[in-house]
Amino acid sequence: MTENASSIATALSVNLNKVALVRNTRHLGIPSVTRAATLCLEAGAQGITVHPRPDERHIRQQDVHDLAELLLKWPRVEFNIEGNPFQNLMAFIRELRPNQATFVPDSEDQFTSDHGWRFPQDAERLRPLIAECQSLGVRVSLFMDADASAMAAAKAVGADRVELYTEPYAAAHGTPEAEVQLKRFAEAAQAALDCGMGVNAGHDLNRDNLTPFLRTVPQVREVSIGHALIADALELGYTETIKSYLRAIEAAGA
Ligand SMILES: CC(=O)[C@@H](O)[C@H](O)COP(=O)(O)O
Ligand SMILES: NCC(=O)COP(=O)(O)O
Repeated sequence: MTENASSIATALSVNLNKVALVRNTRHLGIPSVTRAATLCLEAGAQGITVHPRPDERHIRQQDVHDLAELLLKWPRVEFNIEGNPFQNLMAFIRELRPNQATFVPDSEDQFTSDHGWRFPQDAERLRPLIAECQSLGVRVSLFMDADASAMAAAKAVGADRVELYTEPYAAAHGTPEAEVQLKRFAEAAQAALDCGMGVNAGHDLNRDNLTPFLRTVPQVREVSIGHALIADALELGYTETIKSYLRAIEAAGA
């Protein structure tokens, strides 16, 4: 892993949702999710992320099991399973015990993830499921909007980390608003760190917006990137794409 400006290693976790999305449009089994994972890991990615939504629009139950089996051969690689713990996520966690569970408050028919957890509304129902994951040896990351004032509540329910929902920053990248967003994300990350939690980040990150984000937002331990990275891989191939994202992470530490 490469150190960013905050002298902490930032892991690249590749979200394979969109490989599965293309695969699902024919009954041919290609593009292969496990082959994509293998090529990304061989190129240096440090993690694999999937978001097995209840409607199986992309990642299916079998994909999650196939990846769990594949990653037995990659003991240093982290497996991050995302989802709503009040829908289908906990069954995967109980059976497969991935390195990390990322709790995301999506409804079943949601187009894509677009917001984080709300406190205090969500606190009491989250607390026991966070504790259960941790009792199984699974780290818990809560998908959160970049709101510094919400970080103490995330810590209070037991979260190990927060994943900052980065779409608002990504949408502002390249505009005068970007600096405002970066300040907001840096403050939210620092608030999480001050509470003793780790900081992850994801959603709409790409090769262009990743370096300025990591230069400004302190101690990001993991970026999970899927949509833009897989789009890049359609043009460049998995190997060159992963290397370009690792270079973007390294440039933040320059
Ligand atoms: C939680 C998040 O922001 C993404 O990881 C999510 O997995 C995107 O889901 P789709 O790939 O279904 O848009
Ligand atoms: N948690 C974010 C993720 O896994 C991938 O999000 P995106 O890069 O597909 O937007």
